[in-house]
Amino acid sequence: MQQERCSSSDRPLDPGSLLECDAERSADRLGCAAVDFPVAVVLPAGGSGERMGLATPKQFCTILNRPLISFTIQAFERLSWIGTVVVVVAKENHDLMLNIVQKFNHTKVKVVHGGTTRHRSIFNGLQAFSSTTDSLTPKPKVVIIHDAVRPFVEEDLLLKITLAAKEQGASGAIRPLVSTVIATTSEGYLDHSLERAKYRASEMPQGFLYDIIFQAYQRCSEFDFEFGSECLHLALQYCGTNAKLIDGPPTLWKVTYKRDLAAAEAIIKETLSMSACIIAGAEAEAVELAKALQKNLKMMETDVIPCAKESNTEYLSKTRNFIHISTTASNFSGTLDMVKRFEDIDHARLYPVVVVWVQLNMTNQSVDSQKTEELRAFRSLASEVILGNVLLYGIQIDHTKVPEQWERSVERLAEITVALIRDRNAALTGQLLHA
Ligand SMILES: Nc1ccn([C@@H]2O[C@H](COP(=O)(O)OP(=O)(O)OP(=O)(O)O)[C@@H](O)[C@H]2O)c(=O)n1
Ligand SMILES: O=P(O)(O)OC[C@@H](O)[C@@H](O)[C@@H](O)CO
Repeated sequence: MQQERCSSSDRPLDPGSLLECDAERSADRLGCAAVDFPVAVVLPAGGSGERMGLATPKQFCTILNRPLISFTIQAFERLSWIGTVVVVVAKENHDLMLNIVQKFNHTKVKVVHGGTTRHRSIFNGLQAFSSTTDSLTPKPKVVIIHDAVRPFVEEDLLLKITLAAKEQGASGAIRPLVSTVIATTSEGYLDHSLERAKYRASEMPQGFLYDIIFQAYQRCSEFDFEFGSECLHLALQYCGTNAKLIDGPPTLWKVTYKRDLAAAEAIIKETLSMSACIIAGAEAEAVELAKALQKNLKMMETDVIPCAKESNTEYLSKTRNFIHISTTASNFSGTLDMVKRFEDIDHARLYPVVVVWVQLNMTNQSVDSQKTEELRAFRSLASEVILGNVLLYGIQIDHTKVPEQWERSVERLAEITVALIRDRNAALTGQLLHA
């Protein structure tokens, strides 16, 4: 029974941002042509995440063993028309942030210290840019300000925000209100409600001509610094610059509560599970099973490639899910070779790679009695490669010439495979499940 997939609008429109690897960086087709001026980013990440209710500030909470902030940074770093990404963190998180930069190879990041409020942190971030030409962090023409806890931001929206900021001086993403806004009396009663259709939620990213937003922060009051939450307001109030508002997709939401983190994890897993590559061994039965499995994996975009093409890296940038089919005649050496390749090209640095070894049992006996040593070796390999962020699972399927039995076994194989790919649960690695 196929689980209902979340609607496409609930998921980043461009899964490529989650699938590309450095070697196969997808061409940021839009931005390169349209942006002929320096663009930089400030990511305020200096908060404590009180509403999340966890000891770890939410920007450092992990999804698939990776801090939330790293996903947001990557959404900007992957675009060649974007320059420095200034990340503003609390002083006590400086080293933690540097470790994240190093572990996930974030190449455009400059880390600066935040302040006691979001506005103070943003201003500290803006001050990291220097007007001197020889500075390592040159002043940009346009600066994008984006909460570090909003991991899903698409290239086309960033481009619209950037070009609008260049033309208008300021721009900001908006979303329809979900709840009606009301004003209350001091006694806690309804004073009046706002006509919801006339209002929008102010989201991020926001874009500004650097000089305008820097000047606005230089002019704003202590009250603004202490209690303000809207950069667009500062540009209007202190520089007379009226922001161009741009409708954004539903994925713009800010991770604030635990439910938001769970939703972000679900969307990332859903996006990573959209495709798979099936590698069939040389044997005819393995090729037959690969094609039958592909028919059952209807909810995924799948490629079936022969063993010989394993060295071909073209499929590595398309997916992070690999199903390697071998018969009992051959062991899992082919799977081992593939896993070693992932390590060589650092394919699993940003997202865990799933490898499902499908063992097609052509004998009439249970594999367990025959191949205990091989199963022990498989478990040992799984515990080794998980250190490189590769999740190795095993599924055994017994071959049969009885069509109904074979069809049911292949359906079960597909169901188990989808569950393993979608959940990416480390606890099941090294196990040989049975379809
Ligand atoms: N002094 C602060 C406060 C907030 N932020 C950042 O501003 C963004 C949006 O703020 P918010 O969601 O309010 O984060 P927190 O202040 O951490 O959350 P809470 O209000 O629940 O404590 C976050 O990336 C947060 O890290 C910041 O850089 N400096
Ligand atoms: O108020 P918080 O600090 O929770 O979050 C900041 C948000 O207000 C801000 O990101 C948008 O409203 C756009 O300004």
